[in-house]
Amino acid sequence: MNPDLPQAARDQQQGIVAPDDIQALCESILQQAQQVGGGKVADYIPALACVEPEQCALTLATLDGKLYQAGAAQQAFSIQSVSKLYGLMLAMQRVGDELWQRVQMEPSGQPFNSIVQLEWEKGIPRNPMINAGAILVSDVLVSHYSASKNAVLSLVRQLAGSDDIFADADVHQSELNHGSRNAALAYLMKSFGNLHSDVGEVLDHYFWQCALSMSCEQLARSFAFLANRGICPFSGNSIASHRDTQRINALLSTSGMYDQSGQFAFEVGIPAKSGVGGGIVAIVPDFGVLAAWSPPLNNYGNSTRGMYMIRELANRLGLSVY
Ligand SMILES: NC(=O)CC[C@H](N)C(=O)O
Repeated sequence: MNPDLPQAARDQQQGIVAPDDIQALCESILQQAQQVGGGKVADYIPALACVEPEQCALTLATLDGKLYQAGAAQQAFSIQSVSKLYGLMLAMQRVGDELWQRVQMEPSGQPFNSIVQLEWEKGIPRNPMINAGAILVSDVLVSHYSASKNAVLSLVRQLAGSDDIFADADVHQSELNHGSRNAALAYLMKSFGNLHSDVGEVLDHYFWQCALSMSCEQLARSFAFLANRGICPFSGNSIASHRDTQRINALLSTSGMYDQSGQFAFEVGIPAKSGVGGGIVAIVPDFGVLAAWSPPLNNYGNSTRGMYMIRELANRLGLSVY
């Protein structure tokens, strides 16, 4: 028995937690989450405002190929900032350590779309998990790929093992029409010389990747390599180096839940990324991936019920990495 494995993985191997128990746990947590009130669906992107707020889903994909699901786990939704992870992976592969001269790896302690810090810090975003950082990463992709959207889409489809993944054209257009704050972030970075490509093209890429629609099941499968030292456990393909997966998980731990990352680390203790579509993915190294979805958001832009579900499942299974 490997003492480094998370408690849940050890329990699973020893037969202490039966698969049926985990399935029942997921279902009961989803039911409890449905009683949790509060939160508001993101409406600053008009196309997201009309999403049915009561939809709810929870998935746990373990590295041994088991899938535990509850609620609308196969229903696609707007992944929004969860897409920042795919963009980051591609950019890290493409430009290597050079990337960290243009974006930092520090928590921002500010809202995900904050602009003030970016001016103080001369157009260098605090991390790639906030909007400014992801727009910078989009600039890297647009500058280095002749078809940057195709590069992201084929990566996402390969990782999720599904060709049935698209960007939602209405959400994409809606953000293009109402993206003044993101445009301000991009122009500010351009004014400091930290954005190289055409701002319009960069924003178009950024909004497009935010508009990708995926289900909890697809999200959980697609990030399994992050829990498996860079190797996709389903195909055996090497997706990223072990060092890069450690770095991405570190960024998720410190910045993935924006200015609520500290609280999330304190209460849950696993690397995670959220998006304003109401999705959250959480990585448990050497065990698996949790994905939750519920549209209403708290004041930080994190899904209220999604956080509840991930916290409960992680605590009940003893998944904290600390
Ligand atoms: N936190 C998020 O999911 C933000 C993404 C959203 N597309 C935006 O730029 O505002």
